Amino acid sequence: MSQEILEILKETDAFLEGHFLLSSGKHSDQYVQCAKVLRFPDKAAKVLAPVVEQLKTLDIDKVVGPAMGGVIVSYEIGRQLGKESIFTERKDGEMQLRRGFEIKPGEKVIITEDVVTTGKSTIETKKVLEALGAEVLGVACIADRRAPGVEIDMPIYSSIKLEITAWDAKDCPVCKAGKIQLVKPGSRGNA
Ligand SMILES: O=P(O)(O)OC[C@H]1O[C@H](OP(=O)(O)OP(=O)(O)O)[C@H](O)[C@@H]1O
Ligand SMILES: O=C(O)c1cc(=O)[nH]c(=O)[nH]1
Repeated sequence: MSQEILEILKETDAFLEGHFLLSSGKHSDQYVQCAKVLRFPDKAAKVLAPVVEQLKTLDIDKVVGPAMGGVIVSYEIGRQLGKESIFTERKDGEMQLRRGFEIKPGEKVIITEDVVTTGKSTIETKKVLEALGAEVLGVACIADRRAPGVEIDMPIYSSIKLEITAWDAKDCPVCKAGKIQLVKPGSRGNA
């Protein structure tokens, strides 16, 4: 199954090689641009089906994705599970629930992401949702590219686990080689 997901990521040009500045500030020579696969509704359904399968035994009230990467993922997971799908977004640099979306106290929520690397975005979203009274059951993503030993304090469900290195900027071998310009595909300002 993982092989099939990887093939879909490659055939939709979502799997990139180069020199990337990640949302966490780390550098990498590989990047999963999930927007490329999510532009095709049938492929979005396929790459999310394995993670939805893992969620089916959970008692979920709502799925909530942080913008941008989590929004289409939230919609598609919500569609497959038959659950309400909403999103959080940054306003003045702060992640918030806006647009009249609501979390009722005690509601059981799954966070959705396209990619989890350090878990920073997921943890930030969890704090926002818990402050509104949600019980966060975990995070569901297309690709889990956490380095070994990077743990976050909730279950992580993914369609594919990828072994991709991310370096601190000072240790980046691509910077040292000096041949490929650094690009920042994501929208979050780095910490
Ligand atoms: O696990 P982390 O280290 O937090 O990295 C993963 C996060 O980074 C990306 O978002 P980004 O901040 O680039 O914003 P975007 O989704 O708006 O493009 C991605 O969509 C995740 O939200
Ligand atoms: O860590 C990130 O910012 C990140 C990595 C990746 O492969 N894809 C993505 O969208 N974000």
